[in-house]
Amino acid sequence: MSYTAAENVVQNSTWAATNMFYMLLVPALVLWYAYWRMSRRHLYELADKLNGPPGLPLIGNALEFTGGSADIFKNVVNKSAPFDKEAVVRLWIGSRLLVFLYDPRDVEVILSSHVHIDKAEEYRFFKPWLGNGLLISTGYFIDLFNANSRAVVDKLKKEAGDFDCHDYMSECTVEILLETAMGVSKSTQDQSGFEYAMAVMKMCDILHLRHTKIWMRPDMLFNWTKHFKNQGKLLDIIHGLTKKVIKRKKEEFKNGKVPSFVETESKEPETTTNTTNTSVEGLSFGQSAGLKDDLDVDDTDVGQKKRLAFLDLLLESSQSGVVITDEEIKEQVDTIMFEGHDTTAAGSSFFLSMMGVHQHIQDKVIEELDQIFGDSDRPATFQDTLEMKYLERCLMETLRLYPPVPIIAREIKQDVTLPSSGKKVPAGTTVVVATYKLHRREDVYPNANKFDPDNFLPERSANRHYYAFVPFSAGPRSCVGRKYAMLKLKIILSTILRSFRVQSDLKESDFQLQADIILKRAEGFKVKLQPRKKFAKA
Ligand code: HEM
Repeated sequence: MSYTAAENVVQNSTWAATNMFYMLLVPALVLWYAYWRMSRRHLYELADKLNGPPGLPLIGNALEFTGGSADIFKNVVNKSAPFDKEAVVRLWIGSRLLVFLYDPRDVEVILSSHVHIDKAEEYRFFKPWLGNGLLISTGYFIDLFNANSRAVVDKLKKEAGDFDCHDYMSECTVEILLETAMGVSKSTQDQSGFEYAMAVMKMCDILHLRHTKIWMRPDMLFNWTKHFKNQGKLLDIIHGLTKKVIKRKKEEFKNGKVPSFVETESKEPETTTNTTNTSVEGLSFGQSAGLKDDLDVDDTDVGQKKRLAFLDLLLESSQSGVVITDEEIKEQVDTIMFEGHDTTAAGSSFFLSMMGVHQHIQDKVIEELDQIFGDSDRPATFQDTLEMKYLERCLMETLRLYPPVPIIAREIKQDVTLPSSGKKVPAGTTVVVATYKLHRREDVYPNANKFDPDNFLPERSANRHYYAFVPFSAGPRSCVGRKYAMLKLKIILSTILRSFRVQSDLKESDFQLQADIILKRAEGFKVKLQPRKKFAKA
């Protein structure tokens, strides 16, 4: 056989093999697809019984998530409107089934459950950042809240016109966390707090992109984008700070400097029983509204006792035999630094925005603060915070209309029957508790889009379904920082309003909302500050 003939035989057999490969591949793929569809038959059957906007083959409703963050938010809220009566909306993102719930009865089934406690698959994008961190416990530190609130007031004095108050709130909450949760004293902090806060904000943009853009979801594709490189740089800043904090604390431990119990209140404890107008409910996260929650037990010392900073507690545990690795400590620290700062920064910025827009409501808050503090410039005590009843109602109303965490997602492993309709949500679904929509239900809050702090008068709260107001989630995986957050917010916001009056050129209807994990104003939290008379004299 000639050389060319031999080559031809080789070529022919390669061609035949390739052909055979494709002839087998196609039926194999068809079979695999049929099997995959069959194995998901139950999911499709139940999903078909739920209502939702129509989608396209293969990509489902993924096109609803195109455009910028503010467009996506508006689009999702508008597109869900036709289903508001049932308050159950089905969406497909590719092959992933998402079911949004916003009937309090259905929300209760999910959030109160000890079974559906797994966070949704979408949370995996947090993994390179937070690992598997989950907060265990934390203390309350009134003196540090006061000192940091005064520091932010000093910084705010230089703002003459319109400015974005969120930057200040972010920096302040990071610094408070460094001191209270990590036990890093002010004198040893440097500029990294602000840098950290900004990096977190940009990191949330990337996570939001991955949640909403279907092609960004697989790591294989994401790792080729510029966002992956950017994520690496941001994580260097974020982890740089947490690693530095842990290293410094460990050295202190080695040198015998800790455990450093943080002095939280120099005065003798004032228990709730020796006050005239507070009760045990006063210790709930919504004390003046009479809201009770599962953190209410055994906590009569809130804000009073000497506590170990969270990180000191972890390090001390690791030294006294509790098995916790360095990596786990880092993950816990990263988690609390994120969960503890961005949420309160958004909550306080929305509150200041509300004060700017609703001047007559701000008048009442200021009147209450003047009654509590008179002309005095003294720091706020825990007892003062219990008397800030109207301010607290405004804060709750802010968290109702603008919940910093606008959705909560759970991966459900078993079918769930919805009490509202008797319909079933199939196992394998990502159930999304749509807090933003739940909090704006007309049947629960009359005139639901109106900012009305009286929604949290005790008599109104008493008759409301407990799961109709869940800014901190509820049940076994709810926010462990809620009391810390409420106390911190009351002290920061009261300190600011004792010094300034807030104004706003924009109305609430002008706000462009976006939900990059945390709810924000896309145009920035623009407000103006006017020094109050008392402050101008000082
Ligand atoms: C206004 C302020 C805050 C709001 C609105 C808020 C809201 C929430 C919500 C809704 C969740 C549940 C999230 C989910 O299941 O996906 C949560 C969880 C959590 N929060 Fe907060 N939070 C706030 C402040 C804080 C603070 C100050 C800390 C810590 C100091 C904190 C620590 C945590 C932690 C560690 C979790 C995770 C719990 C778990 O995974 O089981 N939060 N928060």
